[in-house]
Amino acid sequence: QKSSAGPHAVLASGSGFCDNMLADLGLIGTIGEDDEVPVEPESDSGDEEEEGPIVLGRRQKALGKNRSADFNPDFVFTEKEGTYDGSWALADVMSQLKKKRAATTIDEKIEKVRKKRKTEVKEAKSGKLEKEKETKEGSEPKEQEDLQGNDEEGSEDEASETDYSSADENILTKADTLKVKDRKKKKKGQEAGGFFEDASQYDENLSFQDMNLSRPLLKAITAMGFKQPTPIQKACIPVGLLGKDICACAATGTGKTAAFALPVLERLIYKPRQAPVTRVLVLVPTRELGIQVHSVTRQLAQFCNITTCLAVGGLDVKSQEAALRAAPDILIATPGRLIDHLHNCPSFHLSSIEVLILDEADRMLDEYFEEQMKEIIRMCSHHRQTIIAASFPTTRLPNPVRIFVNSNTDVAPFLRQEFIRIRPNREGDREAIVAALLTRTFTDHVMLFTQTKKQAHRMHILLGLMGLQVGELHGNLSQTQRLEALRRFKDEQIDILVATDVAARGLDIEGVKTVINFTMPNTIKHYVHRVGRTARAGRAGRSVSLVGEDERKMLKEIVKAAKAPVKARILPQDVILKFRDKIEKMEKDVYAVLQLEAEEKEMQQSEAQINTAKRLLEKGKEAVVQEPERNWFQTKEERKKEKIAKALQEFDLALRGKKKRKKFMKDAKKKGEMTAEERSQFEILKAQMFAERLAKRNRRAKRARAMPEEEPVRGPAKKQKQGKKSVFDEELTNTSKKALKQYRAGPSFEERKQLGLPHQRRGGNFKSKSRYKRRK
Ligand SMILES: Nc1ncnc2c1ncn2[C@@H]1O[C@H](COP(=O)(O)OP(=O)(O)OP(=O)(O)O)[C@@H](O)[C@H]1O
Repeated sequence: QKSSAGPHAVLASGSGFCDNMLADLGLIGTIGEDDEVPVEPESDSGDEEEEGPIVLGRRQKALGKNRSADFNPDFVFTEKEGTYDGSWALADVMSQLKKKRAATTIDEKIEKVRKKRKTEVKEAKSGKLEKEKETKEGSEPKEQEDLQGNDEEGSEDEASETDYSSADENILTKADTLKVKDRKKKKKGQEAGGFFEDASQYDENLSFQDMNLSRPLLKAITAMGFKQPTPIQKACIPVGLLGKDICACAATGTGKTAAFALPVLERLIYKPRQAPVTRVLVLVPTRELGIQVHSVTRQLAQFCNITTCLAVGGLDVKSQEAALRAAPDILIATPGRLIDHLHNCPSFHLSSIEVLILDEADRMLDEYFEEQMKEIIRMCSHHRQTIIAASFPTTRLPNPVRIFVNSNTDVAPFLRQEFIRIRPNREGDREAIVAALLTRTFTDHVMLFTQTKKQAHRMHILLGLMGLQVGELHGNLSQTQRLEALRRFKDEQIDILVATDVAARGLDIEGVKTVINFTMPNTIKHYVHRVGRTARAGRAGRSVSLVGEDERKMLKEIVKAAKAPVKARILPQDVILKFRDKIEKMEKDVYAVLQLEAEEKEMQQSEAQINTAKRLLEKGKEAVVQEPERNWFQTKEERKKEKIAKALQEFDLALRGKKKRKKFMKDAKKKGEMTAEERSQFEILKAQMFAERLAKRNRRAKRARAMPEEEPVRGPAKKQKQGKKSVFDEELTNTSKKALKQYRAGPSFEERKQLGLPHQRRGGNFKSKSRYKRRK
């Protein structure tokens, strides 16, 4: 794929100066380890979710002073001095969470195991010393010296065994090697573009002031530190103001949120509401993204009289209902929770929605949300503006104004992409490599992506035992735990956030310097989203992805699409071995932490059972308050069916996949515990299965639409629809043995006669009873 990078392969973002240094070392186009990677913001995992509301006061306090520079690098999108502070108004959101908490956190458990281990080693050491003392008493002075020497060595070993964070100098300082994957030299005159590169469809000189935005919005823009609109904003805001349907597509971190929010806010200011109704609906795929979009909208609306509400899963339903009854102007929601409210909150409906916005639209319109989106779109007013924002083009609107600022697979402009090759027989090295990267090179502001929740959890424990400050974010956690992990990462209380793809989309966490991929994600799209958590808002960032033999195809495509040189990082073999060894020694402690977790869970469960039983005994059945059952647009049966159908599809694919997969799954299950190799292979397998499912789905006709597929049928038409299937349908859908036989045989004698065909059939199967007759 040498030709792959094409003429763009030169938009290197400031790596040139390192090249000289590395050339001195005899390496090709390498970059130095100490390369500064500027800071940026963020927040989302192989899972998805939804959420609950917060109606916010009008007129939020202004942000701090204006910040300078064209594209203010210091901009943080949470207020520092306003009525709500940082973390996407996390405080507000977290107040809606149930107070239930795990008795101890995973970090406390990790610490407990670490301490226990330290004490054990200390005790063993003192026991050993005493023994040696006894031996020394009877020995010669020279021997004593020797023993002392040995003893020192011994304690060093023990120390490193106990304190996994310690590593000898050599291991910490020995540099990795970096090679440019794409050997194409940077062409003269083709400098790295700015944050605004590649945007061709807009007026370059357009400023926020030129856009006819109202004063309160301009004031908020200034307060937020935005000096100049980004390309997608320049292109999108004027069209949005015209009320047209838009399909906006731009690279990650380029300001899509404000691009769709500003024209909408302007519309609400310009055309005040006549009645208390909700006029704008923003749909997002994950809870955390909802919180973020809500926070940005609040900031943009801080000087005007517009109310917003957040209705995402995981947060308190009751307070959301109360907020919805107040008919906020803008509702930001995840599909599941929205449908829940639509079916269970009588006064709430979508018939007054004037603007429907789908953020991360490619995700919102994919199979996962298919049924839910259909249901929502069905309930929305037909006369509305629809805006879809995505990092990838999606064409599900009849006649949208298409605004594609970046092409399909564009990563953020200032992203440096690196890859680490995993040789076929070295799959088991992945954990060691990641541990080495995180201990030696990328020590803070790092997001580590894994394919499965299980692996994310394991990495948290492993890295935590090594003494690193780690958090995890995925769908197996409670909402409190998820938001807490995000808050800690944002507040720099933890250096590394291990996450699944739930954190891959849209989240804007300030300062993420590095994204590490434990394995390559499902598809290039997922890759672009994951690495898009860094290098945001015009800042630089780095991604390091581990690529095994089975993942090289995707790597080739990435290199082909890359506009800046892609580098191959090589870790010294002894470093990898050292970390592998370390991890092997830690296995029993990982197990101990998992045991503690399991025990605690069991305890909690039995406690809950005992409490229920107690209440029942004391006060009778009424004491156990049953939550009223909530309605859903599908019956329980339908929901179950849908889930089973999807699971079967997955199962089918897994089976159809190579035999070795089947065997692999079986073996892994049998053994209970997987080896490092198997764990890595399992991660890859998961991604492959997803990609296969996706390919299969893509072959099918697209069904989810941003517009209703058909107008609801009323009156007699409805009756007709419910009636018998047409003969034509029946023929196409009847797959019984008998029917197939008939189709193969072709038209009957009678049918031929009717159709005016020659009477003789080829192959001549003359059966007396025609299909036509039988049907009658
Ligand atoms: N005009 C601007 N000037 C300066 N900073 C901006 C501007 N517009 C947006 N930003 C900042 O850029 C960052 C990225 O914005 P945003 O989250 O909207 O990107 P996005 O395109 O939606 O990314 P993703 O595709 O990952 O969801 C945010 O921190 C935002 O505050």
